Amino acid sequence: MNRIKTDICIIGGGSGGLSIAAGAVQMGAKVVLLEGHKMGGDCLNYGCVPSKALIASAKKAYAMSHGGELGVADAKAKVDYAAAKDHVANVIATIEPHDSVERFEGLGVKVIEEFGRFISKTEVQAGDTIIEARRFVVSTGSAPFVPPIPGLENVTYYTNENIFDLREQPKHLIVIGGGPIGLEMAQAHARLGSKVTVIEGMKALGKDDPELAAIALYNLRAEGIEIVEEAQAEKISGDGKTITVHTPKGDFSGSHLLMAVGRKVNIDKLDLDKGGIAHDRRGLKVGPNLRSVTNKRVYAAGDVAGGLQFTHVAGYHAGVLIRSILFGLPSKQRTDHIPWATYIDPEMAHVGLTEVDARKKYGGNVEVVRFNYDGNDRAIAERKSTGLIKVMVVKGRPVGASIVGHLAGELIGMWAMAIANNMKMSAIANTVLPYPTISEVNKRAAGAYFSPKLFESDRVKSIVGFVQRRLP
Ligand SMILES: Cc1cc2nc3c(=O)[nH]c(=O)nc-3n(C[C@H](O)[C@H](O)[C@H](O)COP(=O)(O)OP(=O)(O)OC[C@H]3O[C@@H](n4cnc5c(N)ncnc54)[C@H](O)[C@@H]3O)c2cc1C
Ligand SMILES: NC(=O)c1ccc[n+]([C@@H]2O[C@H](COP(=O)([O-])OP(=O)(O)OC[C@H]3O[C@@H](n4cnc5c(N)ncnc54)[C@H](O)[C@@H]3O)[C@@H](O)[C@H]2O)c1
Repeated sequence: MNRIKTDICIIGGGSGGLSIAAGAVQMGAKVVLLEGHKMGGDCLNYGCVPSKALIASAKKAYAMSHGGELGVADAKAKVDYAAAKDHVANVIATIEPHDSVERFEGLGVKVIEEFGRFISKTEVQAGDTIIEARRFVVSTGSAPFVPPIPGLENVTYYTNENIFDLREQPKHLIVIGGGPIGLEMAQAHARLGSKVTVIEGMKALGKDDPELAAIALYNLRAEGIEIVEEAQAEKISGDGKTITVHTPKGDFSGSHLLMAVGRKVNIDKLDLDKGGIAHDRRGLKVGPNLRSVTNKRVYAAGDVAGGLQFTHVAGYHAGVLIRSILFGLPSKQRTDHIPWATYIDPEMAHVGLTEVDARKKYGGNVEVVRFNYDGNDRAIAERKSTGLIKVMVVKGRPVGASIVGHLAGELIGMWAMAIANNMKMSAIANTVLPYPTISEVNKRAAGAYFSPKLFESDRVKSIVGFVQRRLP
């Protein structure tokens, strides 16, 4: 058995672990990184990257067959599903070197390609190496949760871990789960030519603002995607060719099945109890400083830290931990300024409080301002005028923003910046944006906050009247 002593041992080489490893080693810490499967984790191999690459193929196919309204004759896109998957693999391969063992070894990180497990409060074993570290970071991510639905074990089903390897185009894809994974994959497949049915036990896009979700779902349905809500999958049967999902709303049959009903954290291999590390089904039990509540040497980052599960959150955790582990400075995570986006078309994006939560928290002190995309000239020119932004404002400062519409994932950045830096609505309203851009939607929402105060105010009118009467 080999023994290594190090400053920091990071368990899991995905979005969170790699960001911490790269930062810590370049600032002078001795770092050991354990990765038992693929460097880059879920995001690179089975998540964000392949899903956005497949969505890009689907968008191209859709645009080709929907040029008519812009005076470009519709052409039926000839989709080669396997070639689209080649594109996905190529995109992963292009990004892969950035996350590779070679790059990290080059930076000075000791990478061990084994799963790690705690053998004591101060030691982790990975293969035939025992690592003793001053600090451990657990960043082991999450995996698809596959519920024990009777009959599921007798049919072939896909998850995000193998759908991107499928090369035969599904004739009819049944997706169980109407969250971001389910709907992004549903629309991508529908646009590439598969018939798609989404079966959702409660409300699709249930974590988003219901008014905005309704707009997104209307559009998905208008594209021909069947979305059945309040239809919990209770039983699954199959005859080798057809798979049938039985729900209280009826039976739905297709050729392929994708399970997208949520995530479970990767903690089974860690032997957390041997490390004296408290945990529950959401991950490690940590305080706002991301430190284990029971073993002070141990921190969590990313999906396994029990909060929002996004790559940019894992990256944000890395920054919080570097401040605390490397410099010994107090460092706490915030969650009120974390945005997210769902890359269906039109996109959905959100940051801060939803309208419902803002009203609950601030009651009558919250103002909700709205602006429709059909008032944005660029959106009209591009025929992308379906969309809505809502901004929740308290005492002149935004506390939340929700957007459905073209480029919502890009537009939310301005509100994320405003909330992160406690900026006022006037900062957005005072910003001059190039015309015509979709980002003017943000400025118009800020304008909607000030308009009634300027245009419907008797006081403003009387001041203007007074000044005008006296001007030469
Ligand atoms: C289909 C899909 C699409 C997504 N799209 C987006 C998106 O568009 N935007 C976004 O922000 N997020 C997206 N996400 C979420 C994002 O992928 C995750 O939030 C992110 O990868 C979490 O990073 P992490 O570091 O916590 O875990 P991961 O990136 O999953 O890394 C964990 C790593 O730990 C390794 N590991 C596990 N156990 C051990 C062990 N005991 N020892 C050693 N190594 C171990 C694993 O092999 C893995 O490589 C998507 C997820 C999915 C599934
Ligand atoms: N664009 C992005 O940033 C992005 C994209 C994909 C995934 N992600 C991350 O991955 C996480 C997981 O995504 P997800 O879509 O798997 O999970 P989710 O929890 O958001 O959605 C799963 C859905 O499945 C439904 N469901 C559960 N059991 C069911 C059953 N038996 N029958 C029918 N429906 C059932 C739930 O009601 C829920 O609406 C997201 O929360 C997000 O953190 C992010």
